[in-house]
Formats: sequence, C-alpha cells, structure tokens
Amino acid sequence: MFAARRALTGVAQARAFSASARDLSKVTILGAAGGIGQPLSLLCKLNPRVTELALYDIRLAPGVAADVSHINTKSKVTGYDPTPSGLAAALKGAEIVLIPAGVPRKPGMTRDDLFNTNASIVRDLAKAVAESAPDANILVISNPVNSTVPIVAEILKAKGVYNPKRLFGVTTLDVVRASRFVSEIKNTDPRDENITVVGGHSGVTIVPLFSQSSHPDLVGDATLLNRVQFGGDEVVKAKDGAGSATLSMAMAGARFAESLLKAAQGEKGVVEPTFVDSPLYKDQGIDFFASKVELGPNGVEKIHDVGKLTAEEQKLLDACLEDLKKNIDKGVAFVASNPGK
Ligand SMILES: NC(=O)C1=CN([C@@H]2O[C@H](COP(=O)(O)OP(=O)(O)OC[C@H]3O[C@@H](n4cnc5c(N)ncnc54)[C@H](O)[C@@H]3O)[C@@H](O)[C@H]2O)C=CC1
Ligand SMILES: O=C([O-])CC(=O)C(=O)O
Repeated sequence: MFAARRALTGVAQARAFSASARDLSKVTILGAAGGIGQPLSLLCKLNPRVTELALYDIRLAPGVAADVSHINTKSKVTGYDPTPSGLAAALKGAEIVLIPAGVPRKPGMTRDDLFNTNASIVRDLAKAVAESAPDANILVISNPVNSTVPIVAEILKAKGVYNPKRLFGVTTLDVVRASRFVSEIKNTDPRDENITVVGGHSGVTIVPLFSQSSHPDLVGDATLLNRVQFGGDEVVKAKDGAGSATLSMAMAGARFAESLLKAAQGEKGVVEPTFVDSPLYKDQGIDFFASKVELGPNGVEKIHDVGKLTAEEQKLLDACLEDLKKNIDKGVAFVASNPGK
C-alpha cells in the first residue's frame, strides 16, 4: 500500500492520503522494550492514526506487544523475535520507524559518551531499515542524536536509498521542555507557549530563541537557558543511575510521529522542529541542523531558516555550530572506518 502511495503525485496524492489514511499506517519501534520504547508503544497504540504497530527489541518485545495488544483500540500489535528475520518482518511496509534503541546516560556522562556503544547499534539497525523499509520515515531518538542521524544517512547512502526528506533526528523534547519551563516562569499554559529551539540535541547545540516567542524579555535569562540546554541532565541526575528521560521522551516521540502521520494524511501547515539534512549551514560544512520544518506527504516539505536573532542568540548559535560540526563529522567518520558487515 505504502509503495502504491509513492506512485501518486500532487493533488491526487494528497486526496489519497486523507481518504484512505486509516488503513495505511504501520509504525515500527526498534528498542520497543526499553524505558522509552514501552511508553512510546503505549502512546502509539492509543493513536487512532496508527493501524499497525510492530515492536522489535533484542529482548522482551513479544511480551511488551502482548501487554499493549490488550488495549481496546483497533490497531494490530505484533512483537518480533530478536533475529534478522524478525527485524526484517517488523520493518516490512513501515511508514514510520522510530529508533530509541541503545544505552542511556548515567550521571557524569555526556551524550557523546554514549557514542561508542550506540553508534554501532544505530548503524546496524539503519542497515536493516535500508533493506526492509527503504521508503519509511526514520525517526532517530538514540543518542547522541547529532551523530547518530549522520550515521543513518551514511548507511542509507551506501545502500543507495538515502532520501533526506525522510530522515529525522527527534529534538521535540527540547521544545516540549522549553515551553514547559517558560510557562512555569510566566504562569501560562504551556500549550500556548511556542518556543523555537534550533541547532542540535546536546548541551550548547540546543539553542532556544526566546526573542521569537511572546516573551522576548527571557533572552539573557541564564538559568532558563541552562535548564533548556541541560534539561536532560536534570533527569539523569534525578534518576541517579537508572537512566535518562523516558516518559517525557515517549510523549515527544509520539507527538512527532503523530505530526508526520497528520501531514502524510494531507493536513497542511504541520510544523515541527527536527534535526534534518538541511541547506542552512552547508556552506560551513554542517549538513544537519534542527530548525522548524514543515512536514508533508513526502516527509520534509519546507525547512525554515532560523529567522532574526539577537546578538546574544547569535553568539549561542555560533557556539552551537562549532560543536555540531564536530558531532556530525564524528558520525560520518565512524561509518567510513567501521562500515560493519
Ligand atoms: N532524542 C532525545 O531527545 C532522547 C534520546 N534518548 C536516548 O534514547 C536511547 C534509549 O533510552 P532508554 O529507552 O531510556 O534506554 P533503555 O536502556 O531503557 O532502552 C533501550 C532499549 O534498546 C534495546 N536495544 C539495544 N540494542 C538494540 C538493538 N540492536 N536492536 C534493538 N533494540 C536494542 C535494549 O534492549 C533496550 O530495551 C538512549 O540512547 C537515550 O540517550 C533519551 C531521551 C531523550
Ligand atoms: O539527557 C539524556 O541523555 C537524554 C536526552 O537526550 C534528553 O533527556 O534530552
């Protein structure tokens, strides 16, 4: 079905999406039994746009699937065995593949400290996606996102199936946090707060642009800036060795998947911040950047630039770009010297 959709064009395509969307959306979660994977599976099961949910992990996916499958919504849930054929079957026909597989941080670690373990996990899963679901939208959650997204891109390129419009690093949690933290300061409803966050997903690469919000006075609030840039650390510390954000991340991942499904089903004006193959800073050798992205039936529809910045925000962006380049280059170099089997 999904392949047939690709053959349609223009208006016909948009109509087909809205008319028949409900019997089309298979969502696959790789790492489904983990701290993020389980609540993410739950939220996807509750989403009526998801008609088939495929759960894969190196442990426990059939158990999680059996549990989630008892929820009385219509979608079919299947848990797959941790074998190459199980992985291939989980992926076949997927419209969206969410990847939260990999290890989380412990106190004292940076996201980059996860690179050695997670780079090869993501590389190998990307190969499976390239082989079994080359047309899927791929949503990378595994850290360090600034490096794992380029890893996936390199693998897809090597397999000849790279579509930059369908690869996304999930940075939604940064925006979710920013809106919540601002609402706490301003005593507002976080749903009404729309804070643009650009750059990447770690430390100083996370750049909130308060000048573009309804609270430009928050530019220069160092405590708030630190909380947005290091919100993940707050959770890592509080969990005290038992991992990092899982529940808020599941919500953020489910929100991003929902936005993609809405856009695929013909809804216009769906905009999410996300880390994508972006033209914005390619002249500086930076191939990926998170900014507001309009989503459509083909994935990325339009990449917004960062807009007008204050001098202070420009400084933050400069620091971001410096780190981001290193993180991206590290991912690309990893695949070049560790292509895997
Ligand atoms: N993008 C973001 O905003 C965020 C990203 N994360 C990242 O998400 C990742 C997962 O975090 P948690 O769910 O808390 O970790 P977790 O350890 O609870 O779960 C990870 C799951 O991945 C599975 N896994 C490991 N290797 C696998 C493979 N080759 N194939 C399939 N599954 C595999 C494990 O069995 C486990 O069930 C971490 O790298 C973490 O840093 C966490 C929070 C926010
Ligand atoms: O901080 C971490 O390691 C997990 C993460 O990416 C986040 O919570 O933003």
